[in-house]
Amino acid sequence: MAAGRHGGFQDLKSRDGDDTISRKKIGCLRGDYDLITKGSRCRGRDSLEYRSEVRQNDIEERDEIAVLSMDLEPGELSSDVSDGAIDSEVKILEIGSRLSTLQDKKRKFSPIVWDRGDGAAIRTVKSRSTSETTTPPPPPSPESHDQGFLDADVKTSPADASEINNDDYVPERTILSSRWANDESEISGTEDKQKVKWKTGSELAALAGCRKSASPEPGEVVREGSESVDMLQGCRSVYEFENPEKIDEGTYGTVYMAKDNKTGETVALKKVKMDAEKEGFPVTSLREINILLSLHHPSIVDFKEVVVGSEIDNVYMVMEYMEHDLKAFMEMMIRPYSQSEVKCLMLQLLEGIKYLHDNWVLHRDLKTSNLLLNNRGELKICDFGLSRQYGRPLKPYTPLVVTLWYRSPELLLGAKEYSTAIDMWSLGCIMAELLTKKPLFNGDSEIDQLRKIYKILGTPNETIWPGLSKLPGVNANLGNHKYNLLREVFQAIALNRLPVTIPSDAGFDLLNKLLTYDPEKRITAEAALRHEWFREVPLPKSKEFMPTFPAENEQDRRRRREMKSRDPLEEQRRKELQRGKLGTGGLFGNF
Ligand SMILES: Nc1ncnc2c1ncn2[C@@H]1O[C@H](COP(=O)(O)OP(=O)(O)OP(=O)(O)O)[C@@H](O)[C@H]1O
Repeated sequence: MAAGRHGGFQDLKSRDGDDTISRKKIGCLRGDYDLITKGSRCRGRDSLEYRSEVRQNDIEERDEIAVLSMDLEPGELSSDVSDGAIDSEVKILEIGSRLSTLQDKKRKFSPIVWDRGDGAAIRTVKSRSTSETTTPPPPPSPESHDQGFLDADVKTSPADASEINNDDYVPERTILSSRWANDESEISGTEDKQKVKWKTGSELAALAGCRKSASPEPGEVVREGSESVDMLQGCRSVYEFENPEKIDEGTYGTVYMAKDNKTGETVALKKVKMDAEKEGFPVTSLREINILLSLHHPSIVDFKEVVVGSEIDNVYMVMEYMEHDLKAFMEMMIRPYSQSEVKCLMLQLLEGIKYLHDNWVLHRDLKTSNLLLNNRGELKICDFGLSRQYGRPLKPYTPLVVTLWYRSPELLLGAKEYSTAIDMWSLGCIMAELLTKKPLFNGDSEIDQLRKIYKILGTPNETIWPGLSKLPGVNANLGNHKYNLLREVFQAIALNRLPVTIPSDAGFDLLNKLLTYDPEKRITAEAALRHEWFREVPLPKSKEFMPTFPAENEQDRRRRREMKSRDPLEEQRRKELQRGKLGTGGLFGNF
């Protein structure tokens, strides 16, 4: 092993959390990147520019304070509108085919392993390729459980799984066989053996001290036992990765970029943050690994493997490297995204969320810093630390999920039975932020958050949201706002001469459907993907024309990290996680 390489990770290990870790630049990589994308060396942050500006100087059109309905934007897909006649259906199909490569290779079944609780039906399908996607399984309805959730042709055990999808069958990457699978399937419930359940693994369930109760939530840990040592055996060493450079430090771990010696590929390494007070492997990380192992979609960050350092508690998740997160990217932009760019990003995001929801996974922490971007215009969802599988009927989970600004009203009001609609609300907040470059509801406490929502969307009542009056936090007097002022928010920004992209009527319609109070009526990812906004001009921009920036250098990253530590949103989040216990604190606990 090269001394320098080893030295780099020794530094990383001994001074974790310290900005002064070994920072051998990966100058050659970045240099190559600059040459490829910009035709010259990076000229630093102050001279950052859009690649699309270079490519399409003459047709650039980004001022959308007033959006002309027939305007086309640079890079918009199929911009052949000379006769004004646009075959939207064809165009949207084209877009779809670019977003996912369904057409290239269709997998018949979800990669997630389910069984019916009786061990009879097991399905294992997987592929590592991010260029493949899956056709998700039909949601398990009670009726379908009775007849067996899986179609007859997929009722197969691992032994005969090779009979289906021979090409794709790689059993070691399934939840069933994963060393990282845990035994916390809230879905399974012993009361209904027929119910579809997230396949429970065995190794971690056997760990000493692993809580057997239904729902370990963020902050809980799986205690170390001899099995946890076994579980790490066979993992590659982190020293096989060269030139570690710190990217960011989140709540659950520090993220580095490094070069995989074996493949030459630049990857991201997320070091699992062990809880100093409670010994053991954090459930959040376990859940993230378990879920990421099972998911394969172009809009979800590709998880590669787990590697270990020299000590038992140095565990790293290896993922594909993405140049930016959306939050940092938008901070570098002078103007908000244009409508066609927002459509391109929202389509990718919705595809990813549809895939998650179809596979019974709630993300529970969608926000701009958890959406990664690469310089090919691709968006990928990351950070599955708070995500979890869900089932029907719904079970109570903690409402202390989702970062405050992106948290839905039902969660803010203390609902413990919630579903995919919480992610859709976050998507509404994200869509508005893409158009304005500002968070839509930037509350500094749960009450303030609700107050801000009510002020802009109007105060909800039992008529528009049946069941509202039963929520624990509903008695708070937050004023009686009669009107939806979403459009006015955009107009006010424009009146203040600040850059803003005002969407068309269809765009506002989608926004309002994502920000619908009643979770039952809130639009689903599937319906949102069919929304007319994506079919009208300006059409979604194609990924290759999306704006790009060179990856930030270390200095810029450090500056951003320093700013980040003062971010009230992060502070709020940390406080909540410290409180961390189910049902304590929160708005509904404070009344
Ligand atoms: N695969 C990746 N490639 C590049 N950067 C990444 C990658 N994964 C994460 N990051 C960066 O690290 C940051 C933190 O990662 P992540 O959100 O997974 O960690 P976390 O500890 O769960 O954070 P949070 O405090 O947001 O919950 C991201 O916002 C992003 O900037």
